[in-house]
Amino acid sequence: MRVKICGITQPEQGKAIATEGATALGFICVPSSPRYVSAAQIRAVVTQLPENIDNIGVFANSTVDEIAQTVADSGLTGVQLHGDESTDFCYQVRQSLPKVEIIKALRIRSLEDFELAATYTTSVNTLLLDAYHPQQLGGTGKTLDWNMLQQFSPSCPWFLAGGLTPDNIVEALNQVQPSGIDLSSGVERAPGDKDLDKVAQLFARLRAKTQLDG
Ligand SMILES: O=C(O)c1ccccc1N[C@@H]1O[C@H](COP(=O)(O)O)[C@@H](O)[C@H]1O
Repeated sequence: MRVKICGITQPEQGKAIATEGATALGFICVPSSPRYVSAAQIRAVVTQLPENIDNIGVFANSTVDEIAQTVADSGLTGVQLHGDESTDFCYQVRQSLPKVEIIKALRIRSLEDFELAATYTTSVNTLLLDAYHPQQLGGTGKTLDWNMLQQFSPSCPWFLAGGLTPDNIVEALNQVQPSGIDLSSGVERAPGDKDLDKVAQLFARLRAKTQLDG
């Protein structure tokens, strides 16, 4: 299973989190976020990492040109579209960046949103489900209804996000089997400042669960 830790701002923390076992790091490219990092800051982290780590930039309602420029300047290997991007827009980003993983994040309120999610599967590589918040786009710490997610089975890989922590990750994974998980505020001391003890606790619990599951 892929494990993405999002909201990285500091090279040393990025390196330590990759060493713990993260398969992907996320960088917030949304200027209004307290976790925002510039392309130069992303590059400073990425150059410290092993090549097998996925480096995902999180954008919301940016233009194709802005996204492509940030990817070129930073060394990102993936793009997460976390705003109100249409299927056509996602397809344009995919055409413009054929070597980059395109992830569409959807903020889920009800079962009907699963139908909307299904319409994106031919325009992107991967889906990501986050919890809906009326004022904030992401990094809210709000969880999804995991029981409802048992009915979600898209035709492409998907990440479970939204309020995951070392304390609730086993309960979540006992109910749903995503291709990957994505954590941000659940493993930080303050926005953009990751708590390496919480990150270590997360990987310890994931390893214990894998051993139990066989
Ligand atoms: O983290 C942010 O500040 C952010 C800003 C704008 C869009 C997305 C953002 N974060 C994404 O939110 C989810 C879930 O975060 P959490 O675990 O509930 O704190 C995650 O995918 C982040 O990439």
